[in-house]
Amino acid sequence: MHKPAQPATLFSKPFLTVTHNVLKKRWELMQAKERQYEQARVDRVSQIITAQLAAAQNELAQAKAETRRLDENYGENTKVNTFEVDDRMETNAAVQQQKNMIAGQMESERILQDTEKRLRLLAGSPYFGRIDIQEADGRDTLYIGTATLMDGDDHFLVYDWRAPISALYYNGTLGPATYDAPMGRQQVDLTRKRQFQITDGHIDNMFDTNETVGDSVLQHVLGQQTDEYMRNIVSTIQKAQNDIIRNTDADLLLVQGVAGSGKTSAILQRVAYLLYHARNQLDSDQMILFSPNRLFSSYISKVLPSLGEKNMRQVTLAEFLGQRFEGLHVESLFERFEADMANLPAATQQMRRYKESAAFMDQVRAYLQTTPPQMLAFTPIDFNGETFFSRDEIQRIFAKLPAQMRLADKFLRTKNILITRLKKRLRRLALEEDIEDEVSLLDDATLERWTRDKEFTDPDAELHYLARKLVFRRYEPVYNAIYNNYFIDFYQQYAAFLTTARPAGISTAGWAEMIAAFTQHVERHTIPLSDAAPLLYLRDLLTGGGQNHSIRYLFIDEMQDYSLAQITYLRHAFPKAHFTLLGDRDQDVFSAHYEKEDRLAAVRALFRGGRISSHTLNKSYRSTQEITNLAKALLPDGGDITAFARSGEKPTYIVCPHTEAIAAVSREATALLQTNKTVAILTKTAQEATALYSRLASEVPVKLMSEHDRSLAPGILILPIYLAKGLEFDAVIAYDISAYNFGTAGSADVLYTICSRAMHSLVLIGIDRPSPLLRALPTTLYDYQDLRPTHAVV
Ligand SMILES: Nc1ncnc2c1ncn2[C@@H]1O[C@H](COP(=O)(O)OP(=O)(O)OP(=O)(O)O)[C@@H](O)[C@H]1O
Repeated sequence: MHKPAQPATLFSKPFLTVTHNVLKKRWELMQAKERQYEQARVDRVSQIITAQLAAAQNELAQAKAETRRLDENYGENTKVNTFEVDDRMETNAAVQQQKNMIAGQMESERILQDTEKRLRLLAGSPYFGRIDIQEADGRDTLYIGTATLMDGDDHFLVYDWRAPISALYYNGTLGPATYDAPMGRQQVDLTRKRQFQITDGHIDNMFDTNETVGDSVLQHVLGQQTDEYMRNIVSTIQKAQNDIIRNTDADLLLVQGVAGSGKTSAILQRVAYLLYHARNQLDSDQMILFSPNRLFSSYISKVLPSLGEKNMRQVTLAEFLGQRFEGLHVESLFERFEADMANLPAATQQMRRYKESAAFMDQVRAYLQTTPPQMLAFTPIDFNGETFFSRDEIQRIFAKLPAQMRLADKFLRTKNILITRLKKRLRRLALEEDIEDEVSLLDDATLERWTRDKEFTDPDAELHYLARKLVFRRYEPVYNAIYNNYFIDFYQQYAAFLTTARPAGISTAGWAEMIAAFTQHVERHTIPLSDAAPLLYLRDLLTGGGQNHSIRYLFIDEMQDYSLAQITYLRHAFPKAHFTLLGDRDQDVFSAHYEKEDRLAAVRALFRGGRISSHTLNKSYRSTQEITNLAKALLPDGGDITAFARSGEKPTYIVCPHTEAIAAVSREATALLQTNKTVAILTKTAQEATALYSRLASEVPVKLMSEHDRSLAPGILILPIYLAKGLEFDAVIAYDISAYNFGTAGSADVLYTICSRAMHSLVLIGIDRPSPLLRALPTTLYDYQDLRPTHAVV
């Protein structure tokens, strides 16, 4: 039946459409006005920045000229006649005054340089956020950027992102919110949160949001192509990351974060945050980052400078251990991994797990507490073929010291006694006639050098002085040997300790074989990695040395690559440091094939009694949804990982016969390079990377990266996955993802880590037989291309 036309009522469709259109128009108009207002403010602030920058540059130029003038003047003043005593005193005072002036001048120059640096950071993009708050005493609008900016009347035009009140931008959702200010916790009503993307003084985008940072801004940021350097994330820090960045009181800050969840980013912004908050007590030299490889150090090197801060010290574990074992080569994780891939017997795995445990370090400590003096591996100090201090003599000195004295104190006292005895003997030697004869044979140049600045009352005094000098010079190696603790053989001591430490379940023969192998390694000047930490610990506990008290914050990225023994040692070596440890148990490239223990609980146990703050980051930002979904499906516990909603192409899995593998890689790499700046071909081992490179180099321009490389470059790179730890690339080709290489669950971590390096595109290439790890996944997760002749398909 035909329905009669209805008049437009309040809820009928035509009326709603009209109302909607009117409202939409009004809203757009309001938006345009708001944007105009904000752009006008950006213009105003930009003008102020330009003016302040010009003033700062001007003042800096003047300050530099003044420093130069003072410098020249200083040179003039020091030329004043210093012959007469009165003149000399006057000159000293004048020089001191000049020195103070120069120091003051340099300080003003440094402050101006900082100002200039800060203004440059703000120029072009002065802020990225705005918050409106209602406080008890009124409303306020604040703009948040990379650094502070004030106008001539000391009004804040931009708040530094690290200022206490800026936490509202990252933490608070609209409504009642709090932030911690120096005068205590403040309560406010957050009425607006606005985000900006400003380039060259122009607002490209602005949004009002209730979230920490709206997804559309993140979409834009994450969709960009990468370059050789990581960027700062201050404008888009997420709430969970913010908690890590702003924690100032934990002794141990522990983060388990999935691949691409922003762990490294969190470390770097955290460093900037800590430096800002303890500006007068903390320097970047008091912070150290243990990074996974040298490429990574270069990759992150621009983040802190982009936030106006200096880089902290960075070291890889291999470099750190190498420095502590001067002259000996400590096996690196990379070398060990390559060797493991060839052969890793079950007994070796078991011994390694044991030697890398915290309990083993406790055993080292217990051993030293109970070892009697006669069991200490003192060695004689020989010089020119004769024994200067015998083992017995050293041992007697040690044994006579009070039993209740700390071991390290006894060691130090022994050392001091040896030095005193050495000096006594040398003074006696200097009185012997032969030495006096030798003095008379010294050439004029030596005499002049040794007696310069010296005055003697008579020739005998001079002769005596020269004789002592001669003897002390000659026996300097003995002094150095004592000073460097060469009167004890730590390696022998450690081997002796090992004989006492055989665990249940390891045969006597197997354990003895391991000790013999250790001794052989030392003879060849190498230290097996699993012995490095306990050996250093033993040495330090014995000598009381090896501790660095100046480091206040220590960061470890990729914590899953550190054994508990190593973390125990680092705790000992940096006793004043707060630790921030970040890792991903699923990126355990090096030991997943034999070690399944979850380290987090064990690490927490190491810091028992301290303030521990644990965090989990489950959202992955690096890769497209499609890549993250494939990567997480490889893990048994990958269900916790959420992909940030950014879409791209599905990963492709190509399986080809070995005769076509190189052609396939070359074709894919060339195609990917059309749309991506960096294309990384990732292999499981360095051996594979080298072999692939030698066959591919004639086909496409490609660079093979090694552990000695220090920087990345755009283009096609080949590297083993362990050198790509912590890095990311626009596109990744995972090479030789085949049954024999990725056939067991033990290699899932490696494959997960490879896949999660890709930001926008991922291609996996299998040879001859596909990897069961991939074939077990739902086929919706990737596009499959089987290029094998049908009869060869297995
Ligand atoms: N809040 C954020 N805003 C913008 N980009 C972010 C944010 N968090 C992370 N990213 C980006 O995601 C990528 C991964 O970050 P990052 O390298 O810090 O993660 P990770 O957890 O250390 O990764 P992995 O363990 O896999 O090496 C980087 O490109 C980083 O810039």
